[in-house]
Amino acid sequence: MSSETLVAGIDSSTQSTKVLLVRAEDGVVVDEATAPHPQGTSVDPRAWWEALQQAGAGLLERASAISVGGQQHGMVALDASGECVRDALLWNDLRSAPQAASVVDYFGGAQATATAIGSVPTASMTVTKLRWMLENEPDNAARTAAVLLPHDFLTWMLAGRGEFTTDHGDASGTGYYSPASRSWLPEVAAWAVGHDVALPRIVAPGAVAQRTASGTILGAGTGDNMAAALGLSLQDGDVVVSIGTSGTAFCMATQPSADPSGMTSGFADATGNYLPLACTINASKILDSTARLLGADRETFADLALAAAPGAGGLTYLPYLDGERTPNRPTATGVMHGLTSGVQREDLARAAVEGLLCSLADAIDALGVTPSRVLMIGGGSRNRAVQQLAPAVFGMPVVVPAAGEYVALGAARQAAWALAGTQEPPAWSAAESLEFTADPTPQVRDKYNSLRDATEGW
Ligand SMILES: Nc1ncnc2c1ncn2[C@@H]1O[C@H](COP(=O)(O)OP(=O)(O)O)[C@@H](O)[C@H]1O
Ligand SMILES: O=C(CO)[C@@H](O)[C@H](O)COP(=O)(O)O
Repeated sequence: MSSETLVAGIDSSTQSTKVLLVRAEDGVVVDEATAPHPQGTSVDPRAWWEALQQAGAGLLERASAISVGGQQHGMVALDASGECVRDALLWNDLRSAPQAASVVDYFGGAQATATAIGSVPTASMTVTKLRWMLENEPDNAARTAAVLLPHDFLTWMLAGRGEFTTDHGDASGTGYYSPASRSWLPEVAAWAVGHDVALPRIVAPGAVAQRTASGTILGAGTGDNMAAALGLSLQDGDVVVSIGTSGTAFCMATQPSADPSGMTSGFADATGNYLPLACTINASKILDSTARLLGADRETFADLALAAAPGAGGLTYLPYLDGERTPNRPTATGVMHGLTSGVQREDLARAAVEGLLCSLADAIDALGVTPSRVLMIGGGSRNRAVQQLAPAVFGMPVVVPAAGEYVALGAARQAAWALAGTQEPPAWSAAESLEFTADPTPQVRDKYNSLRDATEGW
């Protein structure tokens, strides 16, 4: 492979499309672009294709191979002619919470569900959305001939509406895939949507999925968290915390998991291993919305949070703003406790950062592993207050890799892998990183945990 060989990695996430053009040999980024997505939890998939064309213009043509990492779980329902039956319902659309309970009944309880599909579904998973459509929009369900995930849809479009393909990682977030047997459960998809539907062919890790009209190789693509794991060259003992639209904590595992509590999802990864993951619905929006209330820009908000003492003047913020998934409280709203006349705006900023970090500490704990390293990525990890307070709340040092698009980088690494045709992904050097340490503040988590437990069932 010559040093000029370039590959492209795409992150089609909730808020935007990011495209990286990367040297296949060593993973050095040579060019990048981004384009925004529409807001909301129900989105026309063609908007993602338009954003990809906009961000990819001038980049994708220079790539010898392309892979797409995408937001997980979104329901892309196509009719027999390949047109979208309705807008895609995204991972953070919680209208299908009642149908999540029906899925557990279908399998005969939480343990049986986790054993069958690796997870006890919340409203995020695709299967619950299909069932919601059957119960609420039967005509759309009847017209649905194929169901794709967001990244499958984009791979299919890049292939000139070619074959439907996916990978094990993203398939494992549908609720009609078995991580233990590494295969679809088509009867579950049929139960959910009311009839048999076409599901994409699952491409082996690192294999070529399809080609574009001009012959460019398309890798299988994967879910955004699986792509981030590839982009970070995740090692045994690493726990990744991502603060984007979603908050996630995940680690690598060699065996599938099946957590009957529903706190973690037993996903597959993009390399043939597994990726147990806990995901929160409310992450960077906790910072953005509090900064907006304070009339502060991001830098000022970080200064305010860092100027307050641990414990935020007695203010504890449970940040389940728009419903929550970990823990499963789909109708929850945020709760502020300990408000006195002495609370300052600095305390409010601090409480928001501590609340975000406590919810992520719960996600780390749910994995049930003792991390040897915590790596923090995603847009929210660029906030100085988050960087400095995370080791205090997590009670351990936190490594922040140099600012970068690790989902898109992981997708690029998968593309380079498909291009090379090797057994293993190419070995790219790890990014430069900064380590943050701080005195632990367990009292902050204690107060948060009390508020979380006291508000269960609200
Ligand atoms: N310096 C920063 N400080 C705080 N938040 C930031 C900063 N830069 C970006 N963000 C936040 O990151 C979020 C986007 O993160 P990203 O990981 O790209 O999300 P997604 O992949 O879900 O689209 C935005 O909501 C924005 O608020
Ligand atoms: O639902 C999950 C993971 O199970 C989310 O992590 C989505 O995959 C969306 O990711 P971002 O857009 O926040 O990166």
